[in-house]
Amino acid sequence: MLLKIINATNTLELGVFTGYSLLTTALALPEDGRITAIDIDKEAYEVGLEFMKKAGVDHKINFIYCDGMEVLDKLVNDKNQEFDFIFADADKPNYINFLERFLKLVKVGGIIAFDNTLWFSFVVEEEESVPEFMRESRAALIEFNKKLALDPRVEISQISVGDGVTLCRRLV
Ligand SMILES: C[S@@+](CC[C@H](N)C(=O)[O-])C[C@H]1O[C@@H](n2cnc3c(N)ncnc32)[C@H](O)[C@@H]1O
Repeated sequence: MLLKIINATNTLELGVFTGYSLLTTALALPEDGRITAIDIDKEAYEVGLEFMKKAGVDHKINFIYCDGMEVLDKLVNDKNQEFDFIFADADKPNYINFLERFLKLVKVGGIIAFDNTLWFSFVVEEEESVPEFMRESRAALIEFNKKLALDPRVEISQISVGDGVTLCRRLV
């Protein structure tokens, strides 16, 4: 719905896995819409690709099998891409680095959505009560959320469904 409201046609997704969010995005875009989809896991993408084909939306997807930062740096250097919408659902400690690239790639007025920003609500709990394997991402997300809240380049809205999605609208 959000993508339709903003008339998105060119989007980027970082963190695809088997493509649940990718399929949702592809279904929301118009026939000539494009998604640049990046993941380091090609096997998982290929599992989901069958469903993209069944849904008749695979022609909208340009899958790039590569590390996100590497692709983002190339896209920034190319200077010929401008996205209406970016969805980030990859490694949380890198969100802070992704943000800087995304702000060069999304158009002014465009939306960046960061998934899992409440990290199963662990961002508001004491570290001791958090499973060890989730602590690094918890700490990174706490820092990231603080940074975003103070960033004058974006207007943010915290969607508190699931384990949190932060919407950022690029202002400048
Ligand atoms: C939570 S899953 C994505 C789920 C997906 N958005 C969905 O709706 O099902 C995270 C994905 O990010 C990918 N990933 C993690 N770090 C990455 C990186 N640095 N560059 C590209 N992909 C990365 C993983 O391979 C994994 O498939």
